[in-house]
Formats: sequence, structure tokens, C-alpha cells
Amino acid sequence: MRSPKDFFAPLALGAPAPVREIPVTPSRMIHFFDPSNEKMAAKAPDIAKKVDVLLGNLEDAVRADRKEAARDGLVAIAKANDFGKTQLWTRVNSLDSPWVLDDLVTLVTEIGDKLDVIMVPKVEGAQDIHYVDRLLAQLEARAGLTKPLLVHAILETASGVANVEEIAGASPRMQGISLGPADLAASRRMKTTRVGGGHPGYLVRTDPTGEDLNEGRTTYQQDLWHYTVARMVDACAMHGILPYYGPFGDIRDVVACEDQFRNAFLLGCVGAWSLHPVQIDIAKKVFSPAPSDVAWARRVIAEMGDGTGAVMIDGKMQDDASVKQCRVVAELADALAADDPQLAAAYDAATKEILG
Ligand SMILES: CC(C)(COP(=O)(O)OP(=O)(O)OC[C@H]1O[C@@H](n2cnc3c(N)ncnc32)[C@H](O)[C@@H]1OP(=O)(O)O)[C@@H](O)C(=O)NCCC(=O)NCCSC(=O)C[C@](C)(O)C(=O)O
Ligand SMILES: [Mg+2]
Repeated sequence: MRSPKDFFAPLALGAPAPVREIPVTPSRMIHFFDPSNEKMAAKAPDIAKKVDVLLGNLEDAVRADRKEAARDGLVAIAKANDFGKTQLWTRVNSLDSPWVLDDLVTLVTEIGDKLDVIMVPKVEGAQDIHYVDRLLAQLEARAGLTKPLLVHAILETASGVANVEEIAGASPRMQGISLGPADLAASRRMKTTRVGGGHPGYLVRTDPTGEDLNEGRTTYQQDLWHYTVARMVDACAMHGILPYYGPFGDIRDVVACEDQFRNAFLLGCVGAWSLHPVQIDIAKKVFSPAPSDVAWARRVIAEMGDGTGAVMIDGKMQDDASVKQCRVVAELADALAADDPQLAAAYDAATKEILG
């Protein structure tokens, strides 16, 4: 553990100073594509215009014999395009793989100035972040970068979950954490074979109504990921970094995808992954607060004046705490609306309707 005095010191001579606050730019969807897949790669510049984050994936879902092609493809795409306000991220191979060292050396030295965040899979504890932290500092110094790269961890091992708080606080580079439900299920020996989402077998049942134990008993499906997402959100909030739901693998089931994303949004996540173009608009819709909620939040803030005391609005008590809840929603809405005139207009129209 580094001394708190040294926490913000660069880890290599010539490396840029670490950031003191994680920039909160829109990241409602982290759109995954395989840079070795020519069709997907060709679509990347257009998709970049529709998403908050474009991520060149080098890890799982890229075949072993395409790893170098994916790495080279990402370098070529980053060099050939200016993505404007859209962030460019990458997911490198896992730290125990034969590819990750070349991933990091190549990407940081070739396109380090274009990348915002490096996603590290299968993080088990702070030691994994410390390894990446020092290596990135060395590579940033070699590449002459002036802006430090940030690191995003995937929570997808049982030990990663057990150590999530120390992972979140392991480095000033830590930008956020995503849930990785597939590897996590395997690591925990959970018996679901789905990539995220619910499972009809994970349920609670009402009490029996008579002798027949099968009759009249309603069942309610429960959320397999509730505990992990909530724990991840707390760890991230404690350390001032951002939590994300990860992938929803049933691409065809856009309805359940929206439900899973919304659960994560309500619990505190700022975004989710889109694996297929059809999931981009779902994430955009879910992770942008609804206009009616924004209008309500703005009304409470307006009526609460200096933010202290208690008032009744439409039969509901509001006080110092509830105004803070409303600020969370209103501030997110303002940040998103700043880059999206359509959203800004929808928020203002809903606000006008209730505030006049
Ligand atoms: C699911 C797949 C195979 C279906 O791909 P498809 O070609 O069969 O689908 P499609 O519906 O036929 O595609 C329609 C068009 O969209 C294109 N397309 C399709 N997807 C994309 C995309 N993402 N970005 C850009 N373009 C895309 C596709 O190339 C096609 O183009 P065309 O009309 O010209 O023929 C495909 O969408 C895909 O490979 N997506 C990315 C998968 C991925 O990145 N997986 C890794 C993240 S999840 C994970 O790792 C787990 C985790 C966290 O680690 C853990 O829980 O442990
Ligand atoms: Mg995984």
C-alpha cells in the first residue's frame, strides 16, 4: 500500500501526473467491437457518432488466432479517425495471457494519445491494478504522453468481488468497474449458462394456500446480480469512480435487456455495454433520466430553496436528503443535455409543464 502522501505521484520519471478526479463524461453505453472483424471495423467510425464510448475489444470474443490482427486493427482505426467527443477505450487481454504485454506496449506507444481508458479483465485484487499502473506509467513516459490513461476493471472473478473495495481504490487511474457476469458465474460455479440477465429458476414463492403445495402460489423471479451490482456500486461511490453493468448476451431479447439495464441504472450504475448495434439505443434511453423524473427533480430543488428544512410537494415529504437525491438526477440530466439538444428540449418541455 502506497503512503497517502505518494498516491498522486507519477509512478515513473517523465510520466504525467495522475488525475485527482475522474472526469464524468457521458458513458451510457460502452460499445464493443472486434477490430479484427473487417465488417465491424468498417462500421466503427459511423457507430462512434452514436455512442458515448467506442471500445476496441482484444480479449474474449476475439479468436486466439486473430489477437494480433485485432491489436493492429485498433491501432489503424485510432490513427485514421478523430472520434471527437466520443471516448475511445480498449479491453486488453487478461494479465495471465500471452498477449497482454504486447497489447499494452503497442497501444500506449502507438495510440496512447487517442485512448482514454484501458479496461482490464479478470482483475482479482489491488495487485493487478498496481502492476498495470506502474507499467502504464513507464509506457506513458516512453511515449511522451501528457495525459494519463485511466483504468477500468471488470468484476468477473470471485476474488475480484471479495476485493472490490481495494480494487476501486488501488490507483488514481481507476475510472470505473463493470460487472462481467459470464466469467463471474463460471468463477463462482453458479449454474446459469446465460450472459447476464435473470434466470427463471432463481425465484421466491408465496406461502401455500391449502393442502396442495402447488396450488395458488405466485412466484417472483429474483435478480441474480443484485448483490454484486449493489456491492460494486458502493465500492465505486466510496472511491469516487463509476460503476457499470456489463453485457447482456441475449441480443434478441431487447425487452429483458432494457429491464436489466434499468435495474442497474436505478441502483447507481452510469452505463452498460452494447454488444450489438440494437443495444445502443436501449442504453441511451435507460441511462438518460426520464424527462418526467428530471422535471420533478428540478421542481423539488426549486421549492426547497436553500436545500434545508422540510416541505410537502404533491403529498410527498421533501427535505435535505431528498433534495440531494433530486440533485443526482438533475445534475446527470444537465450533463447529458449539454451535448444533446434533443434531450435538452425534452427535459425543458417536461419542466415547463410542471413548473410553468
Ligand atoms: C453477437 C454477435 C456475434 C452477433 O453478430 P452477427 O453478425 O451474428 O449479428 P447480426 O445481427 O447479423 O449483425 C448485423 C450487422 O451488425 C454488425 N455488427 C454486429 N455486432 C456489431 C458490433 N458490436 N459493432 C459493430 N457492428 C456490429 C454485423 O457485422 C452485421 O453487419 P452487416 O449488416 O454489414 O452484415 C456480434 O454482435 C458480436 O460479436 N458482438 C460483440 C461481442 C463481444 O464483444 N463480446 C465480448 C464482450 S461480453 C464479454 O466478454 C463477457 C464478459 C464481460 O467478459 C463476462 O461476463 O465475462
Ligand atoms: Mg469475461
